[in-house]
Amino acid sequence: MVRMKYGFIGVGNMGGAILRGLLHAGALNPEDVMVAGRTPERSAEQAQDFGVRAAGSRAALIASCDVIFVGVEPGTFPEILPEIAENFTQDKLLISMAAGITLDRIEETLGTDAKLIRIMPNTPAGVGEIMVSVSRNGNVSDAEVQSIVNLLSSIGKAGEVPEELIHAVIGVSGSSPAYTYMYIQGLAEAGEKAGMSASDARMFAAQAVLGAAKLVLSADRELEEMIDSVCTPGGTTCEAVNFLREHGFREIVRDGAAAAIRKSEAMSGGEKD
Ligand SMILES: NC(=O)C1=CN([C@@H]2O[C@H](COP(=O)(O)OP(=O)(O)OC[C@H]3O[C@@H](n4cnc5c(N)ncnc54)[C@H](OP(=O)(O)O)[C@@H]3O)[C@@H](O)[C@H]2O)C=CC1
Ligand SMILES: O=C(O)[C@@H]1CCC=N1
Repeated sequence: MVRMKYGFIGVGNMGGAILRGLLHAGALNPEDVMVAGRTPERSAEQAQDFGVRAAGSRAALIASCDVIFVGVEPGTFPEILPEIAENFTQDKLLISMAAGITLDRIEETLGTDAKLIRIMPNTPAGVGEIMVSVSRNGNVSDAEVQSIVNLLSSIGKAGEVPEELIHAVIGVSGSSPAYTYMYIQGLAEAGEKAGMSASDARMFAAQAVLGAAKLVLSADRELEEMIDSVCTPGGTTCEAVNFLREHGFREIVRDGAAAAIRKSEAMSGGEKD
């Protein structure tokens, strides 16, 4: 069987996390992976950082690879699409992770016969804990989409969703590591104020978030019931929970995520802004 070649254009915070995760998981062989940066010098640096091959140019990467991940900024992607189109053929698969760039928009340049997938990943990809959605256009077969879901499942959880749900995915998992860090910041600050070292406060807070998330994933229980399970009658937790409820903690998180969702819709040319 011929081994697939994988190309990465844009290995910054997101594309780099996916590449690092896939290499670390052994899901990709470094010899089968090429990167192309903004300049040949940047390609060489990035290739050295990841221990993969450098492409001479983005055009050379497209010509050599079967599956091409694009992880450049949403503002840059339309600028490089014409260059991608020059060497893109119907047997290749392009995977975009850009917020706000629709499959229709990519088809306008690559053609309606191009095989296209949009993913909405998150940066825990780098430590094997991605949550990523996968959406395809009409040219990608069930087997092809499944092979990408399987590949990404090697670094966490992946599932296919219709493209219109990408906005929701951004609010819930694509952007949410940032708001989770804010929550950890708050916990760590409380710990420091009560006498913990900064490093201990950070570790205790982060491990508590990790453990709680694992329990949510492993137990099919209502979240309200899980909240109650920590609130010992007459104990400490209900003081915090009552305070957070009175101050609209849950609603503020929901409305923050909704702001990301609205921005994603607006970037995609949706009606809401
Ligand atoms: N960050 C996140 O959590 C998430 C991001 N995304 C999406 O991922 C994409 C990248 O975002 P993010 O990683 O945050 O951004 P970064 O700025 O961290 O990374 C962008 C990368 O693209 C490279 N790049 C820019 N222009 C070119 C070019 N012309 N040719 C080749 N490489 C180029 C940059 O290279 P250089 O280092 O030389 O500047 C950099 O490595 C965006 O489309 C975003 O919507 C999706 C989900 C989550
Ligand atoms: O901020 C952004 O637009 C990207 C998409 C989701 C997370 N980061």
